[in-house]
Amino acid sequence: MSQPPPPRLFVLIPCAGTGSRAGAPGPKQYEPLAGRPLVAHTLDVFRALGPRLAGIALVVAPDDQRLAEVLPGFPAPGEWLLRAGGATRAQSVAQGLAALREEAGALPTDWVLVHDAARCLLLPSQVDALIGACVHDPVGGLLALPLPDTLKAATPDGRVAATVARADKWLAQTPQMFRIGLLQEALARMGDAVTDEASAIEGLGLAPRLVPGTASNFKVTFPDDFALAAAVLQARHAAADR
Ligand SMILES: Nc1ccn([C@@H]2O[C@H](COP(=O)(O)OP(=O)(O)OP(=O)(O)O)[C@@H](O)[C@H]2O)c(=O)n1
Ligand SMILES: C[C@](O)(CO)[C@H](O)COP(=O)(O)O
Repeated sequence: MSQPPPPRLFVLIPCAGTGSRAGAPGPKQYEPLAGRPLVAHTLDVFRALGPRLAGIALVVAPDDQRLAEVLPGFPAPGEWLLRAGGATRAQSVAQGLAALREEAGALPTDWVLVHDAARCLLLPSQVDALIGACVHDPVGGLLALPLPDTLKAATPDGRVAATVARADKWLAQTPQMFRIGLLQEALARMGDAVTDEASAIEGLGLAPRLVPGTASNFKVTFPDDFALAAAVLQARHAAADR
């Protein structure tokens, strides 16, 4: 009797946002950063992991023209451009997963690492840590950062209502790694109410594993974040050249 194939690892990068908080002339993922489009840095991280990954997919808006301009080499073999983006991140991921199954032949038992295009400072070693921690986990998990600062709850008029205990609080990052079939089921059930994959999985009554990340894996969200991200990339390149 033939064995089923071992689960594979796919990467799905939602890249269909408008970047409304970033104040850039166009979608933030295509803005230049340290000489290259932001999303090119994100893609580099996963390309560096080589054949450990079964494939890398970028989810863009159906009418996206910019990706082809800024990333002319994409998709290379083992990569997919999925024109499946939706009105929310959750829709882009759900529709991207359906397209990944259809176009790349991904199976429900395969793993997917969902990673924001806008988190361009992720390191391959952090992806390795996430995979190592989750590949034998019954649920899956995510990179996250234990809260480093004192946490305040606010009143509607902008005053402190309370100081909140922070020992059990983490900031969710990406990648977030789950079995494709489980994540599809979770997103179908939770719809647009969720802002990350882990929340959808939690909606099934499951508890994703928290894998410690670093503050450098921040999401480029606000105007100042471009300069900060560029400085980190330049410092890394300078250290690599030494
Ligand atoms: N409809 C959407 C919304 C977001 N994203 C992607 O999800 C990631 C994280 O989302 P966020 O930082 O919120 O990006 P935007 O939605 O583009 O930003 P904003 O909320 O400021 O408009 C980004 O890589 C973004 O491109 C997506 O694929 N589809
Ligand atoms: C998925 C995420 O990066 C986890 O922190 C984040 O929730 C996505 O950004 P958004 O602003 O919530 O869309």
